[in-house]
Amino acid sequence: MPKQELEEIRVKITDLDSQLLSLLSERQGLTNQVAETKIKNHIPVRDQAREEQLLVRLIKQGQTFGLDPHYVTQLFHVIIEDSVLNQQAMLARWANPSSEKPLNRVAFLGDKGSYSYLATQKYFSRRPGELLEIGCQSFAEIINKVESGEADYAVLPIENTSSGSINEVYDQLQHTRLSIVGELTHPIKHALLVSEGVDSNESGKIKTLYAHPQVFAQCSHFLAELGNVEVKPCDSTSAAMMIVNEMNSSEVAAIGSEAGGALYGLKAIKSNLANQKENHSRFIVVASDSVKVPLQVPAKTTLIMSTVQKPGALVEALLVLKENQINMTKLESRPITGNPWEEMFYLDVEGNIEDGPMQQAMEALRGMTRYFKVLGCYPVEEVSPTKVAAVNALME
Ligand SMILES: C=C(O[C@@H]1C=C(C(=O)O)C=C[C@H]1O)C(=O)O
Repeated sequence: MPKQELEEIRVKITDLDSQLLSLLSERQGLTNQVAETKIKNHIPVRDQAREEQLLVRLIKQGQTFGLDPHYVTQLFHVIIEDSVLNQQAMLARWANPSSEKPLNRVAFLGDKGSYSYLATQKYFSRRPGELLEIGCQSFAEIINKVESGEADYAVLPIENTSSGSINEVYDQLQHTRLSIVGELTHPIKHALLVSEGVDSNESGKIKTLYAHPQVFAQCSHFLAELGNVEVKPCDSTSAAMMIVNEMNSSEVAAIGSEAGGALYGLKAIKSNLANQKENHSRFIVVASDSVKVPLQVPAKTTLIMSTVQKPGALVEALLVLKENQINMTKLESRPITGNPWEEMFYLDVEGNIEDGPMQQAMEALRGMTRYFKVLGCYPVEEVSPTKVAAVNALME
């Protein structure tokens, strides 16, 4: 009898969940209509004042239903993020009609299950067309696939919140004629993965650990605690997973994502292995042709330059950004191959290359540097959640 009672309530929950999904889909349809009006009337996609009003009203209304303000806020942050990203994707399509193809051939590092694979899936899920995944063994191979026309896009990890910039990718960008057309951040959640048949308590038996070198760097504290385990670097996290799957032994393990490991029949026996709790990687998407970013969408531009050799040359270049009120979100330097002690600077700035201040800044920089190139202008893919100042007051 209690089982039947439970079943009856669950039937009602299932029904409500379906209604929630149908309402969310209806909301998505309306926000897509909003995007069409914004295209026609040149209105920015993001309207944080509207978001704040909406959140305040929902929090208050939620309270009358006995729902916690934080719960309501979190739910609607996810809903709004999806809505903004979908609208941005619609605007991007409208601005770049020729880039829409029935098939997107995408080169990335590793195979099914690698973090690059998961990021690729995420980025293209909002874009029309089928996805053809082309797994590669090195960054050079990935770039080459697009340069040779075998792939339309490449997805490359560029920096990680724990281990910093990925120098090899920066160095590849110095020599390519490809453009950055997009970016995304993806959470990196490292887990200790073993074969399905291995007992979860057998972690003490592990003698060899396989992973990508970047993963070892991000989990150095965990590795130090492990003690006498041999670490073997692999070309990718998926390569590590494949080895552990094939060996099927309690003496080997891989580090990678739980979702990726599941594709190889591996299970996670320990999670959150990264030194930093907030472990995210930023990926860039590159293609042969640059994209146009509509002015209604927040844009980022990546510039690459080498300055003349005189004291203060870099400072002067950065002052150009200040004078034009352009915010720099990243500055990276890499040696120039063949020119010892000379540096190539990579700058990420907030702004659209079609905007007046950006045009002025670029013209000035072109005139004062030895080498200057725009690597790409692309939509910012991060939607920072709108803070509701009144949320605490509403809780009182
Ligand atoms: C849907 C709109 O676009 C964006 C998304 C919102 C939403 O999903 O509710 C609200 C404001 C905008 O940042 C809108 O402007 O109304």
